[in-house]
Amino acid sequence: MTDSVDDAELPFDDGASKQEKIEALQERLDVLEEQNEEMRDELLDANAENNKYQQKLERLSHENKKLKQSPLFVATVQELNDEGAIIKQHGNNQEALTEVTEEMHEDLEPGARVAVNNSLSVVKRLDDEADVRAKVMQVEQNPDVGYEDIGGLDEQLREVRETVEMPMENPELFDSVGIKPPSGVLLYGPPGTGKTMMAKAVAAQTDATFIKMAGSELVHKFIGEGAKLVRDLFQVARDHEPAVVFIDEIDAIASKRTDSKTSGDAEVQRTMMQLLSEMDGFDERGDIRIIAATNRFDMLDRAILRPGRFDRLIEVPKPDEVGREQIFEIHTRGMNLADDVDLGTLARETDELSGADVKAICTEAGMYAIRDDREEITMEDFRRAEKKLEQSDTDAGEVSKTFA
Ligand SMILES: Nc1ncnc2c1ncn2[C@@H]1O[C@H](COP(=O)(O)OP(=O)(O)OP(=O)(O)O)[C@@H](O)[C@H]1O
Repeated sequence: MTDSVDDAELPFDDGASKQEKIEALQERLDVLEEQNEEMRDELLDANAENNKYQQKLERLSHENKKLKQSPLFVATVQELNDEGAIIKQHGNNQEALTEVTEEMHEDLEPGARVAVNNSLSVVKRLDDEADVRAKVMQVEQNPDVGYEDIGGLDEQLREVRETVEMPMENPELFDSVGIKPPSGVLLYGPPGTGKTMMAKAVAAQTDATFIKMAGSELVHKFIGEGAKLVRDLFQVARDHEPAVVFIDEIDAIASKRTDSKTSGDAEVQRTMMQLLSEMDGFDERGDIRIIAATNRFDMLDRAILRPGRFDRLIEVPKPDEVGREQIFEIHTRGMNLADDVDLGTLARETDELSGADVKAICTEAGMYAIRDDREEITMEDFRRAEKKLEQSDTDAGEVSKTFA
């Protein structure tokens, strides 16, 4: 810190005239005012920076808290009495008497589904079963995706068609040759490369219902119900034959066994066992095909890769330059492009990007044109969109590094 005003040395000698003293003091005042101004600017900048970090911190603390929250278990209320509620946990069928608050008591009735914490206190009432099914299962009668909407995956598409489409459309081919088509097909590769799209396209091509379930939702959101939801999934598929069942993020229910014996792990195991038994009891020539997808092939429990289960593995990599150009063409089909737009150049410049990234660039480029009140999208719009995507990837990387 600088000295206080009282301690500051006077900017003139004792013998100076009054006029000289006034001038010297005025000069000092000007300098101090200028310094004051500069410091105020710096303070404002620092405040703004501080605000930014504060917001980032709050967001991350919130996410952190969410991640740390222990999972809740699902139970059904059997009976309500003056002492509280008798609940039966899903999964292990254990019954317990637990206290409930007065407000909660009013909200409950026998048969209600509730979420309980580790000490079996009722935390909240849950939606009915039918709603849960609707949330974890996405059922689409006619997915609006065709093979022509998928770029750069010709070889993978050929394999998917051979293993999923052919047995559905021409089962007699397999009969006459005397081989069984693969039961399940596993697509593996980085996120956003078109795995879901391929499953939807093959369902659309075969006029099958597309039924999607995400492995992570099964085990993280609805603990105690995983195995039952898998049973439900196959029942829904039977009710909608022909059907393509798509299990996304299968690693969440079929990862290598861990040594820990927590109830969460046991629950995941039960869910996986249910899936395996559904697949084993399956008539391969039935009108239900199963496609699973994962970004974490290395994590998978080999049990699911045994013959008769997911025995056809198809790698879905990030697109190469030719693939990227095709994907740019697909996603710019309906766009009003200016003459200077060169998709080949864009494909060359976007090494390492996934199909989903390419789509994001096209959409963002369109947004730049809209913001500038133009109807045509220019090469410059695409370049800005590319930069923006790169920037958001860097920011995301930095945040995760800082708070790792
Ligand atoms: N090969 C591709 N051709 C055309 N569009 C693609 C391709 N890959 C991805 N996309 C675009 O990205 C979006 C997301 O792709 P999709 O959901 O199929 O990826 P995914 O591999 O299933 O990803 P995730 O592993 O994250 O579930 C698609 O809806 C599509 O618009």
